[in-house]
Amino acid sequence: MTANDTLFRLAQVLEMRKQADPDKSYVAQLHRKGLDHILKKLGEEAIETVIAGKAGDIDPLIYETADLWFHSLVLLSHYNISPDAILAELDRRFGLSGLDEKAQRHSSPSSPRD
Ligand SMILES: N=c1c2ncn([C@@H]3O[C@H](COP(=O)(O)OP(=O)(O)OP(=O)(O)O)[C@@H](O)[C@H]3O)c2ncn1[C@@H]1O[C@H](COP(=O)(O)O)[C@@H](O)[C@H]1O
Repeated sequence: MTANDTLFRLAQVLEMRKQADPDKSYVAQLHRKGLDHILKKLGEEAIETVIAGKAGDIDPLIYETADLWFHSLVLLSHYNISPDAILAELDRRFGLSGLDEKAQRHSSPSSPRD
């Protein structure tokens, strides 16, 4: 199974969980608690990933990054954004150096990354 397959399978489950019983689904609980709670969890997972990255322990870093990706997908799902949109944006950037992209951004009108 490719990374794309996994993301899409998970995104399909997340979509279905929007209608699920919060007593039986963690994802449904997140949606019931609302956007601010989803954002809080995402922030926590980002911090835990940073801590694992600093410690340099590989297994915790993998575990926390999975939590971070998962909660990112829940946020995208909240806004009905498919992982397709993110993968398309990464594909668009593929082969474009971050330094070249930054130089283009500073010589053109405002962009989302300003
Ligand atoms: N990939 C995940 C996944 N990764 C992490 N988590 C949950 O995310 C939470 C992470 O929060 P924390 O680390 O803060 O743990 P916690 O202390 O228990 O959480 P809080 O009490 O602070 O809310 C845990 O409850 C994990 O179980 C996930 N929950 C669900 N999934 C996927 O989503 C699907 C749907 O899940 P349900 O909606 O629960 O059926 C599952 O089949 C999985 O494929």
